[in-house]
Amino acid sequence: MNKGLIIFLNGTSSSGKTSLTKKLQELSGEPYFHLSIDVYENMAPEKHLENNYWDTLRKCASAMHNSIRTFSDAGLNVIVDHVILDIPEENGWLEDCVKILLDYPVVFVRVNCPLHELERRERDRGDRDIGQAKWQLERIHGHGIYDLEVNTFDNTIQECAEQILQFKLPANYSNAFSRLNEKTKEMI
Ligand SMILES: Nc1ncnc2c1ncn2[C@@H]1O[C@H](COP(=O)(O)OP(=O)(O)OP(=O)(O)O)[C@@H](O)[C@H]1O
Repeated sequence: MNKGLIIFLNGTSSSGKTSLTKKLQELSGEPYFHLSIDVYENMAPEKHLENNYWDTLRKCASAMHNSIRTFSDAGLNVIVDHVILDIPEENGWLEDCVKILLDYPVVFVRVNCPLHELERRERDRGDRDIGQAKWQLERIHGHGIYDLEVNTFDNTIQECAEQILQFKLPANYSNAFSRLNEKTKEMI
């Protein structure tokens, strides 16, 4: 069975990942399953999150990373909606994804949006902590290795989704995750 394609979105809160996911699902002729860190986090009992937030979230993230592979192995395409930050609490998350999904067809997408627009969206939504997007933006794309970048301010969600759907992975899976894997090996 062919592995399902994995569109892996990484971006701050309010960058447009969920909107992009819905548009990708609408435009693509193929079904895509949505795996979001928010959904995995919300599977945990509130009490657990309140008492032991990072330990619980790390376990949720680990389960999510393994699920991505499970979906792909079942021949199901996946859109991953994630916020992987360069902070001690999330240490190893990106490496974990790279290790688990190294030989999988992953398109790693950097979802960009300028700070002023993130802050505007954050204010308009009213259901996000003010300042969260700025804090994340300063800690998110440091490694700089992606297959593709989209900008949800310069382009419409429709245009961003089309850019992703038009992207073709090299046949040998020589993708951002394989480059990240090489980088990790060099650092050992
Ligand atoms: N291109 C856009 N132009 C204007 N508003 C947008 C655009 N994309 C998203 N938004 C708005 O910004 C808000 C956040 O979008 P969305 O939920 O897609 O972001 P997200 O990255 O999934 O955020 P979170 O990680 O916090 O769930 C929503 O209110 C959405 O309508």
